[in-house]
Amino acid sequence: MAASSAGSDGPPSVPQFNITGRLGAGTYATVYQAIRQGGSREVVAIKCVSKKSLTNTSKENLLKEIELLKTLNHPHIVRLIDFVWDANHIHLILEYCSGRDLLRFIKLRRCLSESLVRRFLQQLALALRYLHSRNVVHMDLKPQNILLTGGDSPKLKIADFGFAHHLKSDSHADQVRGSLLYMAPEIVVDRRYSPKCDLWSVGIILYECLFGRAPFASETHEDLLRKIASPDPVSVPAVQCLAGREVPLTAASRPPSSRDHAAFFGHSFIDLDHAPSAECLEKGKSLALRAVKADSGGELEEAFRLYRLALTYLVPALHYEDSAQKKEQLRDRIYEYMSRAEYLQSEVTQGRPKRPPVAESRWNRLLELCKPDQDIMASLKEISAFNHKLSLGAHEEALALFETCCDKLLELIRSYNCAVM
Ligand SMILES: Nc1ncnc2c1ncn2[C@@H]1O[C@H](COP(=O)(O)OP(=O)(O)OP(=O)(O)O)[C@@H](O)[C@H]1O
Repeated sequence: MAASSAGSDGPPSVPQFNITGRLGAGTYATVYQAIRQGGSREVVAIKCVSKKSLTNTSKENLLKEIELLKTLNHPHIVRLIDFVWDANHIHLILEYCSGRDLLRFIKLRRCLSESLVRRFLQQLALALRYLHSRNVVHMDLKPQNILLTGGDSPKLKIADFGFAHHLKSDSHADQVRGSLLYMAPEIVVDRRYSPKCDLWSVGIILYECLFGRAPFASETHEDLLRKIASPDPVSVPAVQCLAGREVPLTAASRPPSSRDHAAFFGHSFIDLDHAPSAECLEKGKSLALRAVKADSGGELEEAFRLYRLALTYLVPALHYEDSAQKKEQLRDRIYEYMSRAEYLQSEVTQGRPKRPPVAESRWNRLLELCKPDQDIMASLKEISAFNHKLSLGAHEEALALFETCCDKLLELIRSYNCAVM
């Protein structure tokens, strides 16, 4: 940390950074984009808080945000890189998230596909599990405080820990914090806080992702308060085939005692074990290594089982990789293991040796291998449609199609694993 200098108005002057634009302003801060001077050219967000605008309470909140962010290190939480100050301002130098916030993301799309919601929910759940294990409660989770990285496969990052603080597991704060639309009823009614508050907010955010509006969205403040305080359970539209429908009910259950972290983290829709993450990639790689070893040792049945299992981790791990080159390498590996598993399947299940067909290209070879399975063929055809849309420049549609196909293929791989195990 270091001292900086700034004028009273306009962009600040922060040592080692060039301000390149204004990202926006919140209740007590203005946020700028900046580039680190020198070789790295790292892009950051600088949150500038005027000391004058701080009451004692907000000063305390900001100090908590700084102290807390400094200790947190998680791929789905905005990283605090450093902080500097001058006579008039405190500047938080934060990891830059180029995809803006989740509220804007939802509004632009009206609502999100179930496969995307599942991926976002997995990321939120990973961050929440991390916070929960460190006894940290955010207390102001809302789509505006969830930022996104850029690119075709954006990742969520929880931001704005201005209201968060460490809670002893059974203690309750006595001050109303957070935003009403996403606030747990026990806070509004009894001003009671606990780690269960964040779970409620996640349930409401999930609802908004799936249906395009928060369940208690109201015309007037009174109406909103009435809905929050009502004893009725949150009603989730009974949309057919919506597997994620149950999760808002688990998370946003009215009595805090029935809101259970273990049930939430263990929910089959969230499927945290297969959430795109460093661990998921590592698990997939280590299973694939074991599969190759079993394969070369002639243990075909075991190799088949391990390839299948490895794929259930490697396919979602594709979403975790940021580097295009590593993604491509991983995709090649996945095709390779899929082909080998298909070949072994015929060996294991039919007991007759069969050489994999030779096709002109990798794609043709894959189609050839998948021919006997109508479901896989249907998904692969959709992937061809994805390529077509991509060539027409319909990127959003192409991405949605690709995600759906990956999810379907993953389901199929899982069902094969169940059938084999
Ligand atoms: N790390 C970041 N990367 C990119 N944009 C950011 C970052 N942090 C904040 N922003 C953007 O800057 C703007 C202001 O953020 P800030 O956190 O000060 O306020 P807020 O969360 O919108 O409002 P409030 O603090 O009143 O709840 C928002 O549009 C936000 O998306």
